[in-house]
Amino acid sequence: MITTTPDTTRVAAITTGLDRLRRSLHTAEDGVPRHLDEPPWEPGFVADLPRAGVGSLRMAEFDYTSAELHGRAGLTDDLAMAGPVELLTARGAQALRTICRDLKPWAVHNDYVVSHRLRNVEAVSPFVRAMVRDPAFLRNASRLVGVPLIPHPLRNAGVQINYYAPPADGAAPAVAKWHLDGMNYVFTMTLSDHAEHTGGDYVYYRGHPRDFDINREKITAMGASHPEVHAAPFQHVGDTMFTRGSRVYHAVTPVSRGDRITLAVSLFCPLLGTQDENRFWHSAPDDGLLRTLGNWRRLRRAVRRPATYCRREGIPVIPSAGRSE
Ligand SMILES: O=C(O)CCC(=O)C(=O)O
Ligand SMILES: [Fe+2]
Repeated sequence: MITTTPDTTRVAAITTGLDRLRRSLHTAEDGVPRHLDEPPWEPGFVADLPRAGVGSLRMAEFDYTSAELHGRAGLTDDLAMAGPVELLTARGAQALRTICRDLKPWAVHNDYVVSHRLRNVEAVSPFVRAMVRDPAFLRNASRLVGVPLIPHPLRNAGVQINYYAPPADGAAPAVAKWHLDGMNYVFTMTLSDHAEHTGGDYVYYRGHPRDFDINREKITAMGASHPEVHAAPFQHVGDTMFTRGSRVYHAVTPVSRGDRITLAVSLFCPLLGTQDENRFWHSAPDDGLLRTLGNWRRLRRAVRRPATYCRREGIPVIPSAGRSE
């Protein structure tokens, strides 16, 4: 029997199958003004990565076997989660928070995965575009994971702002439903102090997605009281968690007080491009069929010719990655 909990951490899981096709039959709007007033990016906003002491979980702790891991000979790629860590200085994180707050009026409501969010942030924020191309920012992200990482060719899903607030009267609360991302390398930067909101926890299932799928009903019903569901330790503005989003089921619980904003930055490993787990039908419900077709072509091209992609996009030479431990 499934026991439900009286707490407020219950979140549904995303739908699949034909529902994705139905949700894809729209044209996404593109209404953000191109030149909002924002402070310029400064290279000095990149924080120093700690040499040691960053919490981490390996894929084996999520019951993955070595045969299932990403990577290739000479390039181990088995980090499941890490953090919290600061990728930006306090000044950098405050500047980013202001920018993301100012962009809120252009966020779109969609109950597919994340209820309220703005996609393709690189297209509307020169600050964010410069941040994800900053050589030191990319070097730190790469060192944390242990593989070289660059901006993701799927621009719509690459950098997104997620907004969580208590529901307006009668509306469903803003959440992230239980899901796997299309992206392998996701850095979730919180732009709110935890004390500013109640609820809004990033929760994840510490186990294999196969087991999540078998026990989906029980896990979604129990929420945070399920023994394998844990909350990521976000506390302060700027705290960042790495998650192998495509392999770790996660969700965000409803906010009942205050508000929470996160910036989700997904990166791409040009050496392991063929292992990218994005699927056409994962992003079509958010972006519409037409836009997804174009995005998809660009992703396939970048997988085939990563050096050409970097040159064309002005992405700095791939930083070398030695894992920091
Ligand atoms: O906002 C968060 O904390 C996580 C959102 C998320 O899972 C996503 O953007 O895919
Ligand atoms: Fe996600």
